[in-house]
Amino acid sequence: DTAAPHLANVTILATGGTIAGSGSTSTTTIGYTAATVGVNSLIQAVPELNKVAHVTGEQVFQIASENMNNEYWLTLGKRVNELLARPDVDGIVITHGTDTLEETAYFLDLVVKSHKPVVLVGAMRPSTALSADGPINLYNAVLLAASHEAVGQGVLVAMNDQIHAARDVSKTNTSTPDTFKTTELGMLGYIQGNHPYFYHRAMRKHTADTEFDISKLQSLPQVDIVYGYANMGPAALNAFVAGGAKGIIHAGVGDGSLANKVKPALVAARKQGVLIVRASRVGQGIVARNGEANDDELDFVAADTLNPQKARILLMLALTRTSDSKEIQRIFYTY
Ligand SMILES: NC(=O)CC[C@H](N)C(=O)O
Repeated sequence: DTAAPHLANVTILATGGTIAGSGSTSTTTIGYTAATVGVNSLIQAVPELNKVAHVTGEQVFQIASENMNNEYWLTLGKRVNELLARPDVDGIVITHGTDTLEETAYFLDLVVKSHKPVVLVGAMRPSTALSADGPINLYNAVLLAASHEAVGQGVLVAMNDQIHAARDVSKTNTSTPDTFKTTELGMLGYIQGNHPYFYHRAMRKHTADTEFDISKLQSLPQVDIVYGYANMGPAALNAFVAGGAKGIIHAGVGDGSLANKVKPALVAARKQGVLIVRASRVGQGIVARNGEANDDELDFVAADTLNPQKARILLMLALTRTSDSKEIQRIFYTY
């Protein structure tokens, strides 16, 4: 470790993904194996990290992020909180597969109890590829996690020289390196010339202001997503309810409309105690309370601008605190 003593202490928590992936040739950018390279190799591949922080690595797990689940989230969230409570940890970087990176980022945004920077980073090209994006993304992420500019900004995603807020970013392309976008609400800033630049700030509550506490949780309530489409029927919804769902995210068409063939099953599920959140499959825009459906009458909740996969996370955490739909609606307008 050749870093100067005044540098920030950043812990890199590695979880797998393409950033830790390897392919058979330098032009292999699909059909490679994710989650093969360990955290120490990731760090050694970027000696420039030592110029911006004292870096420590920890392999929390090693998975392709399509296998992310609630248990991994609880493990990761608890570890982040433990580390950030220590005076000798100034910031955390989490290397992660890109498929569910936005979900893990939002989960942590809701459960991390600290102002210290937490930055998620991944790559779209495996470590063995020509112009692999992992090393520069990791460098930028560590730079950001070590910066005073990132303090109090909530959980951040650093990809492709851009800084995004966990709540609003999503993966928008299956394969290109510029896949992470905050399409309409806007990213927070850039990383350029070894410096983070912020232009916006996340407005909803997050991190140190959170009301959620996972420190004693071993599991999260089951919440599933039903996808809206023409000719939709109640079969998937009914199967999730029969399978034990405590909440359902209805990823409806448009601004959260409910099809005549599905609505009675949603009403029946609600009567059984299942929480129903109306979200949208569209990807941008508001699903408003009492807009396309009378939520007051149906006792449903509107997802506001959260996409279905993030609405699922907020509903799981909300259900750890209350089963009152009005209180859950307040939560959906707060985070
Ligand atoms: N670019 C990626 O990281 C995708 C690899 C893998 N599917 C994952 O999400 O972990």
